[in-house]
Amino acid sequence: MTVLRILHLYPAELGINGDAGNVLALAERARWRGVEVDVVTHAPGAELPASADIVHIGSGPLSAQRAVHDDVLRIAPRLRQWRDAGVPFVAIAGGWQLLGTQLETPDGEVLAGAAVFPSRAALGGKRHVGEIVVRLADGTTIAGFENHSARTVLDGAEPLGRVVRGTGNDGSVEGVVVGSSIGTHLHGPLLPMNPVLADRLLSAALRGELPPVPQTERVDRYATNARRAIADRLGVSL
Ligand SMILES: NC(=O)CC[C@H](N)C(=O)O
Repeated sequence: MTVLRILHLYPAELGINGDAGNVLALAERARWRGVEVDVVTHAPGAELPASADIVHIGSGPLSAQRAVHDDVLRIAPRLRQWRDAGVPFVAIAGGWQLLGTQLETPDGEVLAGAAVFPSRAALGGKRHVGEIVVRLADGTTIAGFENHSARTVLDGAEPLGRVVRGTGNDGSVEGVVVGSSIGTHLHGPLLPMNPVLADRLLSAALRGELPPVPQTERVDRYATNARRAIADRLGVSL
């Protein structure tokens, strides 16, 4: 690959929680490693690019989810093809719900999802708003902010991690991992605050480890301090 193409789905509709910062983090961290980056946005009704190396979708309220829902179903076969070819996805909250298999609204209406992730979400009941700390299977601890009313069920997939503080999918686990792809409720935004995940996605897309460089070391110190501040407020250690 000569240019890393990051596809940002529906940035105008989905991104109320600062999730565009995820795309910035991916792009800058790749550029700092000498990789040329092309960020392509997709809006409802537009043609998708011929290829993508990473796909990002952000979060939003049900009204925004409804605004892009038809288009999500239209592009779903291409998204699944990319997933099957190993393209990493990073899908946040409402965007993740649209890329799951189904989304039930608080009125009981069931919206089909793009089925990129084997997950189902039901909205309604209590809204979960607050900081969250999650421990990944390898012991890495990530932190962020959740703002959703979903209960989320995984159909045979692994969660991203276990909830240390917060709610996540169901009070016990948070997110989903399928190959190199991640679905999660975490804002922060996720990737500037948890650069380990940004570099995992980039390594999968670029098919190689990415060593730290001075620029990543500098911003990673800020990220560590931000995660520590959350952990301190929640009374847990990182
Ligand atoms: N943060 C979000 O994207 C919210 C998604 C969805 N509207 C919910 O409440 O669960």
